[in-house]
Amino acid sequence: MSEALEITNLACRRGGRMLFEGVSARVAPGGALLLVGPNGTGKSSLLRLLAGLLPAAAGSVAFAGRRAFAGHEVALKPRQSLGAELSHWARLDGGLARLPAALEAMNLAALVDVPCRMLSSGQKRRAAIARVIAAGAELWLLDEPTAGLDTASAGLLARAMAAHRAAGGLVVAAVHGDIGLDGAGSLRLG
Ligand SMILES: Nc1ncnc2c1ncn2[C@@H]1O[C@H](COP(=O)(O)OP(=O)(O)OP(=O)(O)O)[C@@H](O)[C@H]1O
Repeated sequence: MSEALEITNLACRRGGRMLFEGVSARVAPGGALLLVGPNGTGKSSLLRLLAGLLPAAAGSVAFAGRRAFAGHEVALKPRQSLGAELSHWARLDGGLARLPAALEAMNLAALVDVPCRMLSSGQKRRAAIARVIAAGAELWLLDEPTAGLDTASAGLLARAMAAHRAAGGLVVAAVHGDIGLDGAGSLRLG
């Protein structure tokens, strides 16, 4: 069972500008939080802060479990096959045993021998989600995870997030529309 995520009075400064201040939220185990707001208001920055990739200007983030982050950029070496790349990341993340199920969940099993440079943008996005699934972290931090996904793939993501939450996992996602996270809270920036 996971612990809750507690965000308290968080502030973020980037490029000398205060993006947001006084942001507080709580996400219980099995819960989800949508970060919404216009472009440039700091949704991606807040995700990076929750992932520990950016320092907070003020406030705190408390979460006892592990975190997995999928940002806009998908780190896949162009010449490597998809299977080799995802195995590399899964090994680093301690999730090699979970990788076959993660590939199935995002319908990637048939693409494992394809060099990453030949993957479409939607296939790369699915690969980034498969990496998150395989990592086995309690908290998923997803930046516009349906960007570039077709309807069927968005459905696979929704199913994966539902299964993760049913097992006590948490999801925080920056979004510009519905991504199929039933009962999620929302935090508006800007
Ligand atoms: N590395 C950086 N250095 C300085 N400023 C940055 C950096 N990255 C982003 N910013 C600025 O921080 C602000 C918030 O960006 P961020 O990507 O967090 O917004 P967002 O709400 O996710 O936007 P979008 O909806 O367009 O994805 C923007 O003004 C952006 O230019």
